[in-house]
Amino acid sequence: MPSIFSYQSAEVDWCEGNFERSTVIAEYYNTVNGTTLFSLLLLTPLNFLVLRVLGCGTFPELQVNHGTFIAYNSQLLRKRAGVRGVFSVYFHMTLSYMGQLLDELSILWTLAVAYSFWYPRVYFPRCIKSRKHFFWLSGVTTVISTLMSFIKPAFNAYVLNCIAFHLLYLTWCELKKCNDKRVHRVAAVMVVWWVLAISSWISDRWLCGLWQAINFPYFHSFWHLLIAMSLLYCFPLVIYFDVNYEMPSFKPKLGYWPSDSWPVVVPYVALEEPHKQC
Ligand SMILES: CCCCCCCC/C=C\CCCCCCCC(=O)N[C@@H](CO)[C@H](O)/C=C/CCCCCCCCCCCCC
Ligand SMILES: [Ca+2]
Ligand SMILES: [Zn+2]
Repeated sequence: MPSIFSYQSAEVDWCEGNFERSTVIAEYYNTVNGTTLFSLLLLTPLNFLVLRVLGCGTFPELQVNHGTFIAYNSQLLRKRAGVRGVFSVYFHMTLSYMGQLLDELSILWTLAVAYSFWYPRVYFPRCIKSRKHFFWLSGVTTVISTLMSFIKPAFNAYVLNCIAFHLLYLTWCELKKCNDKRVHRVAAVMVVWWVLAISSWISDRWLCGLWQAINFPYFHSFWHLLIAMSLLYCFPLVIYFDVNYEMPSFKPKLGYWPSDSWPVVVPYVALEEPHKQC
C-alpha cells in the first residue's frame, strides 16, 4: 500500500507528462508556474508604499492606523495566497495524495479566512447578527468541508472552483451600486483573467488527449499564471469594498501602478478625501 506521501499517489494527474525534465519533479512546468502566487507577496510592500505616499498623506493623524489597516488587509490576503503557492509547488513536484490535500485544503482555508474577514455584512444570512457570529459560521462550515474533502478528493477542485461563481455574483451586486469607472475596469479585467484561467484549467482536465496529441499539454501551467493575475485584481477590489463598508468616513480610490496608460498594470488601493461615489 503506497504512502500518502508517495510520488504519484494523488487522485489527480495533470496533462503535462511526468518526470520528463527532472527525476525529482513530476510536472516541471506546473511546478515552476505554481510559484507565481509567491509573486503576489512581492507586490504587497509596493501597495503599502503607495498608500503611505499617495493616500494616507491626506490623513496624517491616521497615517499609521488607516494606511496600515488597508495595507495589512491587502498583505494578509496576499500572504495567504502566497503561502498557498508552496503547497501547489509540492503537489506538482510529487503528485502525492498529501500534496493534493494540502493544496486543496489550503485554498479552502484561505477562502474561509478571506470570507470571514471581508464578506460584507449586508450579505450576512438573517440569522447572523454580527461578524463574530459569521466567524463561527465560517469556521463550522470550513471544518465540515475539510472532513468531506477526504471522501472524494478528485471532486474537491471542482467544488472549490465553484466558489468563484459566488465571488462573481458578489462583484456583480457591488458594481450595480457603484459608478466609479475605475472599479468597473478592475472588475472587468479580473473577470477576463478568471475566464482565461478557468478555461485553461478545464481544458487541461477534459481535453488532455487532444493537447498530448499535438505535444502541448501545458494548459494547467497557464492556469497558475492566469489565476494569479485574476487574484492580483481581485485583492484590491476586496479591500476597496471593505473600506467602503467598514470605514464609511474614507473614500478609497483604485490606482494603477506604474500608471493608467500602461497596458499591464498593478492595481492598488489609495485614499482620497471623504466623499461618496459608491
Ligand atoms: C469576500 C470574499 C473575498 C475572497 C477573496 C478571494 C481569495 C482567494 C484566495 C485563494 C484562492 C487561491 C486560488 C489559487 C489556487 C492555486 C493552486 C492551484 O492551482 N491548485 C490546483 C492544483 O494545482 C487545483 O486544481 C485548483 C483548485 C481550485 C482553485 C479554486 C480557486 C477559487 C477561488 C478563485 C478566486 C478567483 C478570483 C476571481 C473571481 C472572478
Ligand atoms: Ca501529469
Ligand atoms: Zn496546479
